[in-house]
Amino acid sequence: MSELVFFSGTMDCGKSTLALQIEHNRSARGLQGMIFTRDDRAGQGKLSSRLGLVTDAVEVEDGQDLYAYLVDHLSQGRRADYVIADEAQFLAPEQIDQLARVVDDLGLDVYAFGITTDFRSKLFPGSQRLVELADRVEVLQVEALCWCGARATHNARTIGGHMVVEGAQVVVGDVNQPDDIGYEVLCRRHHRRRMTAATAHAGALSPDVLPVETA
Ligand SMILES: Nc1ncnc2c1ncn2[C@@H]1O[C@H](COP(=O)(O)OP(=O)(O)O)[C@@H](O)[C@H]1O
Ligand SMILES: Cc1cn([C@H]2C[C@H](O)[C@@H](COP(=O)(O)O)O2)c(=O)[nH]c1=O
Repeated sequence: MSELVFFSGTMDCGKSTLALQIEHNRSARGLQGMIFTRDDRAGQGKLSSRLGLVTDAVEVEDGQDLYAYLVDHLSQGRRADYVIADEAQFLAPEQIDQLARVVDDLGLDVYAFGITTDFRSKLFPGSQRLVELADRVEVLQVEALCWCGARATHNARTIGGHMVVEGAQVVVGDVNQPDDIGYEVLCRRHHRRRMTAATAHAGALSPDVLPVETA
């Protein structure tokens, strides 16, 4: 029975690496995947992992019908034995519905990879639809860690190391960008307190104000 599986986790927890491993293992057995992505950091039409692996992919456009794309592909006599969709948080809810239809009507497994929530800890619309429709939601096993050592569960957007809570939902970027706009994964406690590695470190270095000693 084919499935729609949503592999989710924070940024930098190995989602794209797993997508590439699934692709590698299936292609090693002669299967052919249809790989979709959108706004990968490596550029248009790429699926890349921080481990250095990259593969070509179909860049999903606004309003593109993914079910129709696959039907068209198959009706030209070309193969697709399964589907991978990376950066699935950037897909529109309708495109997630189309992927579910690929599973149900074309009988293909669809493996979607993405972050669930944005820098304000709000669901991306595409991820929300995946949670609603997926046969399974799998949380990645390799957990990313907050600077405090706890499991990171939230994505913070940072500017110069400081967490920000205003801005567009979609800003393509990376972790470990201390001088620029970037991202940092945090545990919920430190996301709520807006404490990044940089600001926690600055706090530790600043002189205590209390208790006040009187002469
Ligand atoms: N130099 C490295 N050595 C070993 N593992 C690394 C290295 N750099 C990155 N990684 C691994 O790659 C993961 C990020 O993989 P990636 O697939 O790019 O993440 P995601 O798609 O979830 O953002 C890190 O959590 C870490 O486990
Ligand atoms: C939290 C958050 C992230 N993004 C962007 C930043 C990256 O380009 C991707 C996530 O990629 P990864 O492979 O999972 O590291 O999403 C965003 O646009 N908005 C956000 O709030």
